[in-house]
Amino acid sequence: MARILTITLNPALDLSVETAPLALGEVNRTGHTLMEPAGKGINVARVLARLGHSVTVAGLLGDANAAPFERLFEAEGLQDSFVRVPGQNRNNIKIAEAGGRVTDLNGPGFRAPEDALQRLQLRLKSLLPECDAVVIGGSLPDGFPPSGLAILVEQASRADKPVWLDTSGAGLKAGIKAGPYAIKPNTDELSDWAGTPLKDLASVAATVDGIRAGGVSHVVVSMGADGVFWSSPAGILRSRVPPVSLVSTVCAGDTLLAGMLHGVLGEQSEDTVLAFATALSAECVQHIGVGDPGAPDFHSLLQQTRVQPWPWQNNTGEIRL
Ligand SMILES: Nc1ncnc2c1ncn2[C@@H]1O[C@H](COP(=O)(O)OP(=O)(O)O)[C@@H](O)[C@H]1O
Ligand SMILES: O=P(O)(O)OC[C@H]1O[C@](O)(COP(=O)(O)O)[C@@H](O)[C@@H]1O
Repeated sequence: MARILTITLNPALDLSVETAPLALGEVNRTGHTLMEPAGKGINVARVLARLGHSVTVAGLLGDANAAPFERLFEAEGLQDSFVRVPGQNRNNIKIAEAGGRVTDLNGPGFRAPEDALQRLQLRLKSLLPECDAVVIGGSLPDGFPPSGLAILVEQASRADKPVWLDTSGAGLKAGIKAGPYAIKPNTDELSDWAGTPLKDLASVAATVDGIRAGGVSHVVVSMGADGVFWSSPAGILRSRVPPVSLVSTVCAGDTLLAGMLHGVLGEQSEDTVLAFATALSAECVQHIGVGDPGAPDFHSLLQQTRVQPWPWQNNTGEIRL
């Protein structure tokens, strides 16, 4: 069991809605709906706790609607070390239509106060000695500059803690420059970072090479139904997901990151790490919410998950990209 600190700078209440294909501009009747406290670091924390780790959640939490978050932390055994700030945590709406299309409506949330970074740095000073790894996940609230994120990455790295970063846009640009240990962009986020659409694995690989040359040890690219591309000091692996009945892809990236961190900290073989994390993320898309390692079909999903070195050479010597 490891001690992990996750940081969420812009938490959200996710309202997930399952519905038949939407008729825009009409009255639609929904199926199952669920409102849950979320945000990338919090979701990762939930999965890691279910995997048996001791997890502290930190970041910025709006004080006007903190109660549902506090109840979740209590229920899931997460140590609450969030810095309280004035204002409301945002509401994010996730519409999962039958057929698998998911539409995210992510709100802006509170405005970070001017002393937010300073208060976080102080909080990290006491939390960092007590953890084995740090996850920083999600977007930045208004008023919190990308340079502030870079400062947090540097603070944790200076304390010799591996930082796993999952963010997007300007935050990802600044964060990568600060030299985290690992990043987990999806293909769109990586394309945005590269400034060009990455349409095949060869261009993903070339972009990832550039990032790793800049000092990031692990780059995990999540590619939706196309699986995962993982470049690390041990080489490059690519996984393929098992067949699943798709409900919602929300939280799949967070579940994947948690699974990867679990395996890497456990010093399992690279194949085992990637198969486990991929299968757990595939489990996640079968329902609303984070992936469940205790799901009855998890073992079967794991058995059907494929991991290969990339590029892959078949027994006739033919190279497949
Ligand atoms: N349609 C799908 N079928 C099976 N697995 C999926 C599907 N979509 C996503 N996954 C799994 O979840 C992982 C993360 O999903 P992805 O959409 O790439 O990330 P993010 O949620 O960060 O955008 C994928 O790499 C894959 O392993
Ligand atoms: O901070 P961002 O980038 O707006 O993302 C927040 C959203 O991402 C989620 O953490 C889900 O992320 P993933 O689908 O990438 O796993 C939601 O719970 C949350 O609403």
